[in-house]
Amino acid sequence: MPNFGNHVQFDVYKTMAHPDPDRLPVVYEEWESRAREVLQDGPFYYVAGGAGGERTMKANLQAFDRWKIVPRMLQNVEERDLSIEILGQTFAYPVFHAPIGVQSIIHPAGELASAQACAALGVPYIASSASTHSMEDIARTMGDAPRWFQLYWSKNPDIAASFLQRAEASGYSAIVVTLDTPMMAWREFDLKNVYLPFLIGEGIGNYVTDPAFCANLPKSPQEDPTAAIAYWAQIFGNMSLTWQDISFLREHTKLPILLKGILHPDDARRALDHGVDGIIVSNHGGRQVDGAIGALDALPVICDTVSDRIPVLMDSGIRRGSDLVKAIALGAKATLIGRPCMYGLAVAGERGVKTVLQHLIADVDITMALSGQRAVRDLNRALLVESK
Ligand SMILES: Cc1cc2nc3c(=O)[nH]c(=O)nc-3n(C[C@H](O)[C@H](O)[C@H](O)COP(=O)(O)O)c2cc1C
Ligand SMILES: O=C(O)C(=O)c1ccccc1
Repeated sequence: MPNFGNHVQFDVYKTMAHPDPDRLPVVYEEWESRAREVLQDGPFYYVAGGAGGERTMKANLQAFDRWKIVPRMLQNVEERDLSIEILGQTFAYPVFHAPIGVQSIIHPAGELASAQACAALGVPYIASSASTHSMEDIARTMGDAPRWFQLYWSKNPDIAASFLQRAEASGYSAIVVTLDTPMMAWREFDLKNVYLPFLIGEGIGNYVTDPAFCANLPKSPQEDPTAAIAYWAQIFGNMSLTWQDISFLREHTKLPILLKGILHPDDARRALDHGVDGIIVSNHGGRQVDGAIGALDALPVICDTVSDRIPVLMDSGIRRGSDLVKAIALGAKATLIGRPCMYGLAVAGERGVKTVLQHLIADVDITMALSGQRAVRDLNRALLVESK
């Protein structure tokens, strides 16, 4: 869609004639403060908070601030192309909805609302293993819109294998394996609020519908939800995994496999050695290791190491169009958006997520145009300087 940005700007200014009483925020910080107003402490801090003293959350934002765009002039940017190709799949924009679990704590329609917003825009939705709605229900609501599945690799291999098989059967076209969360981090707000959604049975929709999970319960999850939750807590993560285990994934799915949570170039090299199809540079939005390197800081050296043999995606800290342009210019093929979508969901459900994503894409398009860049796939480091 050419000139997506101008189009969205025009739509906004059109409302000058007929002010819209339900108008949604444009300013990122306002989405967050509106979400704060509608959510209770527990859910709000679960989403907005990070690990420990939130120093990695801050590092994510600071890393973006250190890189500056150096716009180029007279480049004929009348037509722009934001499309990308990853693993033989073409997408209209370099934007994915990050895998986010337990969305029922944010909005009753949860993942179904987010997935529908993505389907309407052609933004691929990455469904979390820890969704409240099952992956099949999410798939059904999306029709044939693009979607990937994120695997939390359960300690029970039958459950992991079953998730992979179900994802393939319900039309997900790649598997994102999240490696940085074999257990929940030290999250001070959640401990202070004594709030963990799973312990009240939220976010286990894929498990209670899984035959391999249910086979280990004395009664059905409906009859004995407490036993289901207790078993979930036992098998959710697997602290004993090693690189040798990657072959298990290959044996159980034909879909492309991407590893999420890579921050070290040696781990990127190992991912290549083990034949995975892509990696996602991420520190989980600063929610796992407090003091970990900012995700954008980790990106350039990892892209140098991988040198285009497999696609590198990134997330953690993208808030505005220029952040996304910087990540792509530093070598990411595409980016994942986390909290901004969740604030949209809190404020206005499906419409909120759709508006957040539309605004972000419009901002990317306009930032590209004004920087003299025609195509996302041609962005490179020459567009940026690093300021110390
Ligand atoms: C509330 C919440 C739940 C999340 N759940 C998952 C999850 O289930 N699986 C996963 O791989 N990542 C999960 N993440 C991490 C996101 O996929 C993503 O890495 C992170 O949000 C990106 O950073 P950002 O929020 O700064 O955009 C979650 C993040 C949040 C905020
Ligand atoms: O909260 C998270 O960051 C997260 O990744 C997660 C982990 C387990 C279940 C749901 C979400």
